[in-house]
Amino acid sequence: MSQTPTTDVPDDVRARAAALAEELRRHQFSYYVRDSPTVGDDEYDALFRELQALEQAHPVLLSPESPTQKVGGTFSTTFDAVDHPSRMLSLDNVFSPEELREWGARAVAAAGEDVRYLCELKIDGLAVNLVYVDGVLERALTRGDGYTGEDITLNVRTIGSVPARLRHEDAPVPARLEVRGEVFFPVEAFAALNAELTEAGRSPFANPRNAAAGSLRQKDPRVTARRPLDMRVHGIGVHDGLAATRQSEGYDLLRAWGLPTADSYRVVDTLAEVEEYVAHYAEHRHDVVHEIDGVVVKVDQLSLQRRLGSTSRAPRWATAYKYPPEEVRTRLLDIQVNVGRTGRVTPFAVMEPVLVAGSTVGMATLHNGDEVRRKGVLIGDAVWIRKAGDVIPEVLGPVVEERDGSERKFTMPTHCPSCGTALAHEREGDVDLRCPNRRTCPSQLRERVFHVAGRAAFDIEALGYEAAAALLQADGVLLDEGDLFDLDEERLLRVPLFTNQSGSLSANGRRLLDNLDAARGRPLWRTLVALSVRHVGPTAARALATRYGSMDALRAVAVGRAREDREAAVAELAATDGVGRVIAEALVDWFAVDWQASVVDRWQAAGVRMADERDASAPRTLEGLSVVVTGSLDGFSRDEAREAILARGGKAAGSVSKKTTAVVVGDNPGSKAARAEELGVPVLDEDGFRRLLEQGPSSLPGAEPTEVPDAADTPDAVGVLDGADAPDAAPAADGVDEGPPSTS
Ligand SMILES: NC(=O)c1ccc[n+]([C@@H]2O[C@H](COP(=O)([O-])OP(=O)(O)OC[C@H]3O[C@@H](n4cnc5c(N)ncnc54)[C@H](O)[C@@H]3O)[C@@H](O)[C@H]2O)c1
Ligand SMILES: [Zn+2]
Repeated sequence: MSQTPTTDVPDDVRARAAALAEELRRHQFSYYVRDSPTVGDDEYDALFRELQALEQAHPVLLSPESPTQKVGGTFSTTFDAVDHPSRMLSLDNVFSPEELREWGARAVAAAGEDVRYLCELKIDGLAVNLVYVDGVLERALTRGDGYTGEDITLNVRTIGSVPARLRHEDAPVPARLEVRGEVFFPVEAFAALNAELTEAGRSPFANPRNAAAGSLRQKDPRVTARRPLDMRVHGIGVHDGLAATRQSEGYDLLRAWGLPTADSYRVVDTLAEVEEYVAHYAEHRHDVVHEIDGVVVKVDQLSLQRRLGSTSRAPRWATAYKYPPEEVRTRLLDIQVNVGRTGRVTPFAVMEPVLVAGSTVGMATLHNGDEVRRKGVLIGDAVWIRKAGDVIPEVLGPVVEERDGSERKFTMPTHCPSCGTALAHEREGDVDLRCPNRRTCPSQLRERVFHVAGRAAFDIEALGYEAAAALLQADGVLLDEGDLFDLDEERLLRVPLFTNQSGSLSANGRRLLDNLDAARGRPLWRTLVALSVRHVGPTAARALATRYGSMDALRAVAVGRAREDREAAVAELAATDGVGRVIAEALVDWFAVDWQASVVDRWQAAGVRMADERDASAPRTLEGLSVVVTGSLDGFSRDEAREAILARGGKAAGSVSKKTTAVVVGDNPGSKAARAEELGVPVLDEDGFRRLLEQGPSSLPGAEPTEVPDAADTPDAVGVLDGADAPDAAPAADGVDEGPPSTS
């Protein structure tokens, strides 16, 4: 039999297509039925697109049974299978502005008139169909294969935001109404649920979507009732009579009937505005109560939707702009431990490097031995990791089903891997193990020296991790951080890292000496941060510097006063705004150790400034007020702007809230300017800032005497400026050392 050219598909291509289809079906089963995917969405999407490409190149491969042609779900036998009154579809995806524009061009061409775009958040949850008869919730179904879903009515009835009965006061309710939406698991509650599951020896959910699906598809609705599920509706199926010509009008009706609609949608006229919406939520992805995995763009006019129609899998009048997934799967190659700058011993995961949320991740902290046990991970496991935005990557847990017996358990070491000292808990009941050899443990020393140079401390650029190690290794150059400001050319010449081949000081060596010079004049709070007192990070250090003004004044309390009456000294320090008892005790304890206190003396002797110049003449125009500075100003550095606010009795806050007095916006402001506008907080330019400093709140636009915010409500507001102090904002909080070894 002769073949026509179109059916002439090479065997290997045919085999690949069949294998892809098979694999996609397997993943769909894990994902939709077991609520426990075994690959990340990026891998799934890549396989899907590969199959689509093969089918496009060889149309003869296309069959209605292909996963590319069907709504990708099915139903289990746990629930009754019930047909949907009308089909539930999936969505096609775009991954870039170019693909979005291609989709838009097709829609416009087919529509033949101006398209208005409805942009909404793509909720990463579980699609559910609600059927109301005479305004009463009759049935709730999962999407299933789009024709038939699982009857989860009893489970959905436990969701507080889903009305059992529709309101008809504001708009007449159709006798029959099918409403589509997304059930989700609030992000805030997700970590707690996973902790509970791993505690019980079960695999955690890879993401809130799976948590929502797993919680909703429970045989026993009482389990569902205990989970904090919520819903947003975003579509209408069959209905008899709807007074709407636009999808967005439909949402107004749904809201009037008491159904939970989203308020984050926008209707816009151009694709450029769609792109803005996409970009905005890419940045604010984590400011929403639920996970989003993209933006859904719909043609708003219902008449155009009908004209555009659907394929067997998805409507042509809508598309999903997908964001990169934040959970990926990788392999846990090893668990190692790091000894941090305060002696804390931290296990960390060494993983096969993977790309997640825009960066390659190969290491992640596991915090402590208990945490490793709680997560239930074994060395050699396939693991889910998650990196949400700028947040530090986290190991979620193992894929238990994939173990083959070769995995090994991790045990915490009993002795310091760096100096051999027996590890101990500092206090009974502590979870953390520490190396008590603070003074000479090489690992602690290296981390401390590196920390002294950190951006939140002295900010010594030429002193990276490698340099810290080299200085400590060279004979008699640097015994500990107390010698740092005694470094001179003669000493540096003994460190190979800082010399040229000719034996003279390298450019880097000179840079280090210059940096050290500049560091001698830094404000007091930076010196305090540099000391590596436990829990004392930028926030507490700024508060202490503001209150005491000099190291001598602080020591008079933490040492002098403490010698007579420790409790009184602790109480006094703890009364500092932003400093609590824990920090106060840490300070007193720290100064009580002679070699630690001598670090201060040695720095002072080497010319490090130990007091802030106070401008006593500045009028206290900002007493009790909170000001946020964002973006860069011409006449003030970040520190100067902060000092100017503090000197007038105000607070330089890091985030905008309703209690913020004003937001000063310079060049390249971040999201804070927008946030201020949302909250109606006055926004000032640099001139406005100068007026505020001089005249206080009476200079604000349209100012009535401003309400003085309650200081107790803004404990973190002291002196954290926009972006300048990343360590302050990082989840590893003040003075906490942990995680994989630092790198320069
Ligand atoms: N990791 C895996 O093994 C695996 C397996 C199967 C599917 N998946 C993931 O699921 C995707 C395919 O699933 P899908 O077919 O459900 O498509 P989809 O999740 O990409 O999009 C369709 C769904 O989006 C939902 N949705 C959320 N917000 C919406 C809104 N505002 N308006 C309209 N719809 C909204 C709807 O419920 C709809 O069913 C894949 O791209 C992949 O990311 C992963
Ligand atoms: Zn040690």
